[in-house]
Amino acid sequence: MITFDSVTKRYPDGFVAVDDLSIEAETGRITVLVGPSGCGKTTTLRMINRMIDATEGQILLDGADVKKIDPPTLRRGIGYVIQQAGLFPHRKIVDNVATVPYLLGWDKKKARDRAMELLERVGLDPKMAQRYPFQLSGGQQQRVGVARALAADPPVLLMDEPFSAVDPIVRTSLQEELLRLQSELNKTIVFVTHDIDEAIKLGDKVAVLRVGGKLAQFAAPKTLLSEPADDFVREFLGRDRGIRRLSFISTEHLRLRTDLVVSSSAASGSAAASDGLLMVVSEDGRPVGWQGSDEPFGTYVHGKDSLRAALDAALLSPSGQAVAIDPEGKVVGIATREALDAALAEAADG
Ligand SMILES: Nc1ncnc2c1ncn2[C@@H]1O[C@H](COP(=O)(O)OP(=O)(O)OP(=O)(O)O)[C@@H](O)[C@H]1O
Repeated sequence: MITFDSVTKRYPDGFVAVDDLSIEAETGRITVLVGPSGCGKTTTLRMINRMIDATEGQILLDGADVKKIDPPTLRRGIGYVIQQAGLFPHRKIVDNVATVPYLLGWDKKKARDRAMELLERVGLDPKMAQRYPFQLSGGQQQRVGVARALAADPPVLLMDEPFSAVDPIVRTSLQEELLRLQSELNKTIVFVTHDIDEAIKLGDKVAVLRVGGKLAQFAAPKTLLSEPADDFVREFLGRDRGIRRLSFISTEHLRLRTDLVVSSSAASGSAAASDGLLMVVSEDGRPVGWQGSDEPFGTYVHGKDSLRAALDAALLSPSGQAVAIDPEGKVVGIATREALDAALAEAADG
């Protein structure tokens, strides 16, 4: 756990970049710092590994004051990933990743084996290992940056706008990769971004900072969206706050109709229901299409996907019905407009 206890950073010219900040970054979780340019995100992050020292207050790493730990020792347990990866241009990828193990005195083979294992972990082709950074795309370089930060298996990872220099598609895949990695590794991650969508997607908890380095709100994404603390947070979250909130509502309680599902062998004989289209399923239970219609249909995984996904599936079907499937892709029922309506009304209530 990383604890900020009334931390203030005043730069030598008197400028206060972080003002009386108290937050906790839980062990094994992703804590995101988000806010407009100049609000003190990078300063906050760098005070953790003492690239910048706090002026007032304390930062505790599992209860120990970081000011009492000498920086090289402190940084051994803290991986650091920055924008545009910051790789050494004249070192091969494998040696870039093995940087910290080399510094720690590991033998060359062990360090390189570790590097190869990590390259695979972050989704890079082992063939890339012998290349130089300029021979990789921005997204690939970013993956190498993550691999390098993980090389000595530090419990803490600091990430400063790591994905902001790549295009939106690569960015989405890097975000997903990070979530997948985190589900295996459970690092304590502090992640800086100015992008609220990225913060909502990645953060277990999100700290919204305003210019002047003041904390505006510190909450789980779901709470930020449903209960923004003030107008600044509301505005920062943007217009489609309501729609995005649906991402956090489960489809578990969505009422399904199984009488609207027919097997392909029985389909020709069954009459269309008066209040909804029938979904024809194959022998093994997979969706085939609406009976007597070649209109498209949308599916969502019942109980796993969010209400937002169910609504999206319904909007893809001209009938306004969403096809609920299980994780194996078998149809478990149909969420009708009425069922979705009821779920939306409930979401709006609370
Ligand atoms: N060495 C310094 N001396 C004086 N002021 C500084 C110094 N370094 C940063 N600042 C100021 O502190 C404020 C916070 O900077 P910081 O880099 O932490 O912001 P940020 O939220 O990470 O911004 P961005 O999103 O633009 O990277 C800024 O107004 C910046 O100009």
